[in-house]
Amino acid sequence: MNPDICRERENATFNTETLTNMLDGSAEKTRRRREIESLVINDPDFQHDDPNFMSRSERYDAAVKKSSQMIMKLRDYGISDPEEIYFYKRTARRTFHEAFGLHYTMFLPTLYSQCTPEQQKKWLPLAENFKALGTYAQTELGHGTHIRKLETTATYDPSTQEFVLNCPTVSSIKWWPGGLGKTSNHAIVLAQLYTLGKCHGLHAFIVPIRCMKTHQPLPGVTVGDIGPKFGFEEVDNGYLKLENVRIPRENMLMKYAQVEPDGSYLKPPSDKLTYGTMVFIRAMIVGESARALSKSCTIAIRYSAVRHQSELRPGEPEPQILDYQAQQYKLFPLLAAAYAFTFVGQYMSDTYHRITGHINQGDFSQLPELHALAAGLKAFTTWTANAGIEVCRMACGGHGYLCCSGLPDIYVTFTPTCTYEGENTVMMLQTARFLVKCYRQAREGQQLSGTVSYLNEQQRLQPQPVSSRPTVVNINDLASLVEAYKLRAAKLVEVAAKSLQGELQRSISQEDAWNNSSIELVRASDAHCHYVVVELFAAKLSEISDTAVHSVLNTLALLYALHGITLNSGDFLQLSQITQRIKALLVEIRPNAVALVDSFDYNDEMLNSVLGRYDGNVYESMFEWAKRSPLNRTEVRSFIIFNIIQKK
Ligand SMILES: CCCCCCCCCCCCCCCCCCCCC/C=C/C(=O)SCCNC(=O)CCNC(=O)[C@H](O)C(C)(C)COP(=O)(O)OP(=O)(O)OC[C@H]1O[C@@H](n2cnc3c(N)ncnc32)[C@H](O)[C@@H]1OP(=O)(O)O
Ligand SMILES: Cc1cc2nc3c(=O)[nH]c(=O)nc-3n(C[C@H](O)[C@H](O)[C@H](O)COP(=O)(O)OP(=O)(O)OC[C@H]3O[C@@H](n4cnc5c(N)ncnc54)[C@H](O)[C@@H]3O)c2cc1C
Repeated sequence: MNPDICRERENATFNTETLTNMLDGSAEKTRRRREIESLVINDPDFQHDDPNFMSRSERYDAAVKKSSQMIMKLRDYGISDPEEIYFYKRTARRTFHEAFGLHYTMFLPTLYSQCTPEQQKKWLPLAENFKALGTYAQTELGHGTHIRKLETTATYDPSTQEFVLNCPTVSSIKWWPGGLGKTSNHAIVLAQLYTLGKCHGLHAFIVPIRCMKTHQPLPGVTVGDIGPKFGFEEVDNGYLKLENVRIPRENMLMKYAQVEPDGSYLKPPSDKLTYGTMVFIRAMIVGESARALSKSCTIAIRYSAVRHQSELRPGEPEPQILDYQAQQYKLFPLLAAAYAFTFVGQYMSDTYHRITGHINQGDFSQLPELHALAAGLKAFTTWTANAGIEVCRMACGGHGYLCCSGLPDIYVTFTPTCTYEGENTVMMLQTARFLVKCYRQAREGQQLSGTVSYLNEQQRLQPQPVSSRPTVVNINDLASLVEAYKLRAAKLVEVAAKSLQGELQRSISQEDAWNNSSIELVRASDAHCHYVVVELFAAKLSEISDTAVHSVLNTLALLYALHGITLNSGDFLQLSQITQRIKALLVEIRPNAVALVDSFDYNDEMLNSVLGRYDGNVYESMFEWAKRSPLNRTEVRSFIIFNIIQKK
């Protein structure tokens, strides 16, 4: 064990196990999570070749093999709880991405949430037993965001009681779905429903695409892989063209909207229920932001504790790079964000399950808030985490650029979360739509509840507009900081609403007014989400009884809140005081930095990083890893070089 990292752990002011238990929910939950993780880590079937030294095809083949083994093993171990399946897969995913990822994350959840009981009876056994292997095919070459303009059609034929599916143009070819190219034999296809000559908009259909016996594409189906990408090399994101593909009427997902045998159409209670799976994944991605950022911080902070470089004082030994204030300023606010997002991720998951419980009982009143919250927090947390992973990589200097640091893979795997499941700017604009609506309701005297209840206060404080009120903050008091964020959110929502109003007064259309105000609208959503994160971090502190853990998390919460103020300084006051306070907080966090990342409890196998190793023995491991590069298999790799040298 590296002596620097041992000393860091000895100097910590709190018990890492207590904090890990709190993050997991209880000591028992930590025990069970670790037990599941060890099933993968100690399994010889999961000791595979490093994918960095494999070709794309080899990686795909290995991923399919591992994914199939996982299914068998989960069955053998009797693991069926979705959270436990997730722990198992998360551990197995450490060095390869799953071939059946979309089956778990979108195909199955869509069947669970949008099938009638009769449909569930037919499809769930097939899907849960992996006979029907599925994906979620919504995006087309021409449209990803504006899904109302998707062109794939499903036209009902009452004479045979079938839907006929077509992708009539090049731009209507389905493009991107994970696992579509080579792996899936079914797809949930989002298509414009036509019945009795009328279009009823987007609906979801279960479409068999490959024969369940031979795995050959079915008649009318053209399907394949879209080629290499920025990351996710193992995954066969695919294309799909459907030409007169007929499916039975019962293959339309009919929990909400229905087509009767004679072709008559029964409307759903809300036409946005078709979009439910996207809301689910957006809600789950918030927790994924926390995990990607906490992993990156673990690597960068542990490495910064063992890396020595330059001089602080002439003649003295080189310090650990973690002792540089600039290094702390890069990493500790990200560490604080990783904790904040962990709590926000838990909140988002709980909120999703609570509100979908109400939706299942027929109460749709909270759907707009759920959509706005999931869209906004997905965008807010993925943007921060995405930028933060790159900061962590650069904080490791040159070694951070090596694949064996683990950071490049975390980055290329995480960065598409800013695009998929709703491009982030578009998601922020959806949240803004909700905020502006709430602002207007509050102005009309309606009492708002939930995360937007702060907009009620603007009504109470009228006639003085929020934007002219001064922000006075006690920078040592979290409650005061929450108030400052609340006021900033109220101010920026008001600015956005007024911009819209101003544009409309110039008698331009609603749509143009919206486009001309989009900078203010995105800023309003960003401020709202930032407020929600600070508020939830503060609320979490009140649940913590262990004094030492409370104290260290309070320091992190203060740093998160104050650093956010400096990043958005135009919206707040008292800047120089805040900077001084931030410097003091960095010093306070320094002795606990390694213990704080240890508490995330990533073991070496999951972290898969030579720089973030628990024992700190980074250089020996880097050398061992380099020796395994295929380019090192022979001393002279290219005789072209040899010939050039000879000629000279
Ligand atoms: C064996 C047992 C197994 C157990 C299994 C367990 C499984 C556990 C799984 C755990 C998973 C956790 C891990 C997570 C990891 C994540 C990895 C996932 C990999 C994903 C790969 C990627 C997939 C994709 O990308 S799929 C495609 C996604 N596409 C999009 O997101 C498109 C984005 N566009 C849109 O959403 C819309 O078009 C939008 C919102 C931009 C505009 O829609 P519109 O119809 O044009 O609407 P508009 O006129 O603007 O607004 C109308 C109105 O409706 C409101 N609205 C819009 N959307 C919604 C919604 N979704 N819900 C509710 N309301 C909505 C909108 O706000 C407007 O409201 P008003 O203002 O009131 O009019
Ligand atoms: C790795 C990966 C996996 C994916 N997996 C799947 C999958 O399994 N299934 C599936 O169906 N899809 C999948 N997708 C597709 C993904 O959902 C879309 O790429 C995503 O929804 C964004 O749509 P787009 O590509 O059309 O971007 P565009 O909408 O074309 O975005 C381009 C730019 O235009 C801007 N823009 C667009 N509309 C507006 C607006 N209204 N206001 C302001 N700015 C706007 C955006 O902000 C962005 O800057 C995947 C994508 C990736 C990268």
